[in-house]
Amino acid sequence: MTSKSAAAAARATVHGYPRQGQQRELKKAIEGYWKGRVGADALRATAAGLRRDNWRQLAEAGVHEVPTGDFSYYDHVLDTSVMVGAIPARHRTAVAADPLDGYFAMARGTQDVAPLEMTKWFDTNYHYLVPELGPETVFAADSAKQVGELREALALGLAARPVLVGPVTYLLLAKPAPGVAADFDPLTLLDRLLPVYEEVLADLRAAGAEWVQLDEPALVQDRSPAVLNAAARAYRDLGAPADRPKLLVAAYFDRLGDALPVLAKSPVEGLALDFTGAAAANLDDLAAVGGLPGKRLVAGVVNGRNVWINDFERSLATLGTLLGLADRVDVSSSCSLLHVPLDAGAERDIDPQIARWLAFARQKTGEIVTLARGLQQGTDTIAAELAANRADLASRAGSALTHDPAVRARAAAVTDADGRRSQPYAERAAAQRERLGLPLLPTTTIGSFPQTTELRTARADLRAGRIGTAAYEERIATEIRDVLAFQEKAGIDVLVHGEPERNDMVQYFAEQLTGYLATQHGWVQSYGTRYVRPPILAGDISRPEPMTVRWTSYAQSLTDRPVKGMLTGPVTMLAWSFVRDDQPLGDTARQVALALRDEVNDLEAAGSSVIQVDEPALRETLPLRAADRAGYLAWATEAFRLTTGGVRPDTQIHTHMCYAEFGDILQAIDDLDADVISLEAARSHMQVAGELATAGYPREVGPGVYDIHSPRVPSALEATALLRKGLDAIPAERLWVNPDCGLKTRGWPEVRASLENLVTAAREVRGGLTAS
Ligand SMILES: Nc1nc2c(c(=O)[nH]1)N[C@@H](CNc1ccc(C(=O)N[C@@H](CCC(=O)N[C@@H](CCC(=O)N[C@@H](CCC(=O)O)C(=O)O)C(=O)O)C(=O)O)cc1)CN2
Ligand code: MET
Ligand SMILES: [Zn+2]
Repeated sequence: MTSKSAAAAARATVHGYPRQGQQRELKKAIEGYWKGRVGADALRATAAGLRRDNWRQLAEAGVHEVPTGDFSYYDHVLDTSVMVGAIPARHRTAVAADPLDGYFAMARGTQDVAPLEMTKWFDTNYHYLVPELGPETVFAADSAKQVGELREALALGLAARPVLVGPVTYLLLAKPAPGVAADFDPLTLLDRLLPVYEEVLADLRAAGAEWVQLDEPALVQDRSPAVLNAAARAYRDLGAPADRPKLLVAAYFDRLGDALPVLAKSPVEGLALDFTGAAAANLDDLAAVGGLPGKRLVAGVVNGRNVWINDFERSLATLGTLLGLADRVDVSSSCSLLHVPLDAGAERDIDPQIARWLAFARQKTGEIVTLARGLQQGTDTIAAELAANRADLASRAGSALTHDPAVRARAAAVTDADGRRSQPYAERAAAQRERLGLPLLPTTTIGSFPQTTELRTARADLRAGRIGTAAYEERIATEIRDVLAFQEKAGIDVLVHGEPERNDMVQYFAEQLTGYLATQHGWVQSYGTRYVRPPILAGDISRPEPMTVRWTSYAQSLTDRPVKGMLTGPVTMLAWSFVRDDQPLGDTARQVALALRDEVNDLEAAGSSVIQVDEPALRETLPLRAADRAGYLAWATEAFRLTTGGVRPDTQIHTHMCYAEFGDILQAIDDLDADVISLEAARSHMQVAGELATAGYPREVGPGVYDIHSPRVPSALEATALLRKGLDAIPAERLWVNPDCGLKTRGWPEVRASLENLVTAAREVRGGLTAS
């Protein structure tokens, strides 16, 4: 350790904390408010109680400076839009009438007004609401939420640091408002936005903030010199006012790269950097720019994206090096702990030995405090923690769970041929046409039908022992019969069983695979009040027995039409789980792919002629830095082909993706070699169909004609118009008719009406084709 004074100052903090509460109290209160069962004051009281509990928990664990303003009723980017007054014109009346209801209207829309668009927060499974900006946007500061939450924490006697989305990231995440030219660049609004940030910062200073954190994760992506110049200007200007809080600029999820010297040279007082995974390159980069003399460095050495215990020795080595590179070094998570569940201690079903390898938000906080203490007072003061950490890491490395010789031998024996269908597409297509006998423009759905309260309650009753397995299975069988009867009556061509038995499209499979851990309480926010329990890829993956054959065969036994087998693909299984950090992702993907390959082959053997392997996460998992993309796409497409490569030529493989920025992965989509792909397209008016056609995509495509993210029922006329647009790009022999995505979050009345209209549209357009 080179600098005693820096070491003496080491403090523990986190960038943000899960918002929902141990029992998802926030979800229940907000959904209750929407249904009119919970009043606004009761909702506010629940929220304030959750914030207070979080801060107390952090302080009791030994965190010296707690974050504030990271709480949200829905999303922190939407909160930022409110903070800077970027309320879309269509929502202004609602916001003026009642700020809380107006806020939820922006998030969810109302009968008459569309919500903001939602998209993924970088490469996470968290979704934010996209700011809508234009040349006419007038910003105005509204610091009430930030100031209010800061005051709450200060009133508890805590040192608190407000956390805001930084101005550059805010603009880079925005899109042109409806009616504004598509080439409008929101970053041109920077000069108008900065004074608003200055005002908020001044308000926070007046309310008692010593430091304010500005999050700029968008700067870890490849950025042009123009963007880097904008960032330099932003932090030069924000640094200018005399009476402002000290500024801590945080960047995470990857290395800062070219943006590091820009921020290092800016007049801000501190940087918070990620030193985990690929972002560990920040360490050398920091040394190369001569460190951060005179600045505070908040070192994100505890990974905020995974659930594994920290390697204390490695972190202490990193921290030791950093001490020589900055004026003061504090210890933190790499990013907000929003992306991990709250407390591993709440899990009762995980083997106690394995539970020792796990750290959720609460445990990570403890690790940060321990590391800060070791840094500040010397490693001998944490000798017991270090010894326990070493033992737990050794137990993980040497465990039979993480090293299954049979799985490893099989993965090592994979050949190129395993990932190739036995015939080229053209020959397969002919064989499939012959076997399936489908009409032109065949209709289908993406898999799930409504996950009703009754279904979820039945599952909760089963878990709690209120009903037995037989009663639960009868409930599922009844649902499958109803779903099939509806589809037959509606005239759909390729049917699905509706996925009623699945709690989630990833967790359901994880629960049945060896080496995968499921959690009982490990909820993580996906968007708004929707949460997932990402399972944990803990060990080598194998499939003890078939996972879907029973319900799929049951469904097929009820009808003469083809029932699509329905699986979640290997890339999505990884993307929506917590992954191993002790082997390359591609190795884990291959193990999952081999387990799924057996399932695909078993479905085929049981009579499935159509099998869908969903890969909605293929695009979102694309690495943030372009240089890392080819490597990712190579293992990702290999895993998909390994999953699907073992079937007969006349078995039709479908895949599905729900997000719309396919531009960068068109080649990868082609490389999957799936026979049919369904895509989200309704809101973008079939734009993807055109992109695929232009790229020369040779196989069958189902661009969605029904936007399932809205309760609106599309009319047959609307669906017909979209289909005709699809036909402009894709020839009729290769065009399918389907919704954008699964129907699990929708209600039955809308689903019935919408699918009936979809079939009407397909028949209408088919009629026109055969007549001409
Ligand atoms: N993993 C994953 N990521 C994804 C998606 C996805 O489907 N899965 N889709 C995209 C959009 N994200 C979504 C994420 C969550 C939900 C969602 O509906 N989540 C549910 C929970 C789903 C679930 O796990 N359900 C379980 C447990 C349900 C539950 O909470 N049960 C209650 C009791 C029953 C009740 O009152 O509902 C309890 O146990 O206390 C089940 O069905 O068994 C929720 O927040 O409410 C939808 C879309 C992108 N990322
Ligand atoms: C998020 S993609 C969803 C695909 C899945 N088969 C479903 O319909 O729910
Ligand atoms: Zn989807």
